[in-house]
Amino acid sequence: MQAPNTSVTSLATPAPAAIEIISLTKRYAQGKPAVDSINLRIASGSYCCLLGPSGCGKSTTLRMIAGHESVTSGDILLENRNITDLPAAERGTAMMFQSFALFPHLSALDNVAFSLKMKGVDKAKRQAAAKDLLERVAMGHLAERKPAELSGGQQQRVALARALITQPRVLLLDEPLSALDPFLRIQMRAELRRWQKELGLTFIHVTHSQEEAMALADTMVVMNHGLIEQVGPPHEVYNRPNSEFVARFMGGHNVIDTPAGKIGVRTDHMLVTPAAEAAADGPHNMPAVVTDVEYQGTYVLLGLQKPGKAQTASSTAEFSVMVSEAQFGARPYQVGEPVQLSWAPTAAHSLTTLTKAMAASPAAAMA
Ligand SMILES: Nc1ncnc2c1ncn2[C@@H]1O[C@H](COP(=O)(O)OP(=O)(O)OP(=O)(O)O)[C@@H](O)[C@H]1O
Repeated sequence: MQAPNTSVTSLATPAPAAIEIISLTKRYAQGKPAVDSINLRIASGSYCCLLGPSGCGKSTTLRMIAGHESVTSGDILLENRNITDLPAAERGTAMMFQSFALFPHLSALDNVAFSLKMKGVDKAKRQAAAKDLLERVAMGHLAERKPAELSGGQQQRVALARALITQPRVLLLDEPLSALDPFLRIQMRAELRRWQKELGLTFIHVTHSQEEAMALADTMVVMNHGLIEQVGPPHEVYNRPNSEFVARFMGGHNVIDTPAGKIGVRTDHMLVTPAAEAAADGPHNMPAVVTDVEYQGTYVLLGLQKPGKAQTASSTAEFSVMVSEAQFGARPYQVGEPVQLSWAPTAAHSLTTLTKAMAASPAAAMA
């Protein structure tokens, strides 16, 4: 079964939404809400990543979709059915947690069958269903093993089978890879992505890792301070961050103050020229001084500062430029060297500061 590779919906041709969030707010206490009147449509059969710094409200949003957290105001629809006030077990969602949260004393089979046991399904039926799911995730031959006798990857597959046994329409994943070592994390994220396509389900995955979200998502939702800053496919969010926050959070961009406002330019789209060969001052260039030179293998990362700014051991570079190893080999730069930074007008895009009114507009939620 192949999943439709639908990404973010457009205003002109709205795809059926697996999840639609309307003016959703969560207020734990007086003061600023943890989630502040957000709107979002997540296309059916897509892989959606909720991304943002610690405390931005992404886990609260996921828990409200799961029914593990009450809603202060607003609505959550699953395939046009209002699930806002339904108990977790009746929503059509299932949750996969950090480090998989398998019961250590139960076999893989009994872990997968557990929620059917809680529902009172008889033993033969629930074991047959669990066995069938374990076969689907290529774990049928290890059904009798306990979690401690399985590798991290095998545990992930058991956790996936356990989440799928209730036949959810939407699988919710809360930092599912963060407890794994970096090597396994990369393997497992590729596996998650394959399972999502194969099963044709909608996955909503919370992460604080830009790299993980870019690798997995059809649609990225970048959150900050309880608001949605940007929604879109990874290449769009990375190449056209619409706010200073997104540009800085995604990384790989310089934020430059110009008389016309702040602009973002990718670090690999900026040019560096020795000051002696610099063009006349213009709207698309500026003087700078090299403050760091870092060899990174295929490229060299130059750190730069505006001229005249004092440097200390703890100050960080204001701008970065990626220079290919070959270019740097042909013309190396030294710390302290005056240069000119420049960019093509087409490489620059203007950045805004998100206001609550902008974030609340449905257009923002549709990307
Ligand atoms: N049960 C709670 N009671 C009170 N405040 C809470 C509760 N859960 C979360 N918060 C607050 O709500 C805000 C959003 O928290 P949330 O856990 O959704 O953020 P997050 O983006 O998932 O962060 P992290 O990546 O650190 O898990 C934070 O300021 C947090 O302190």
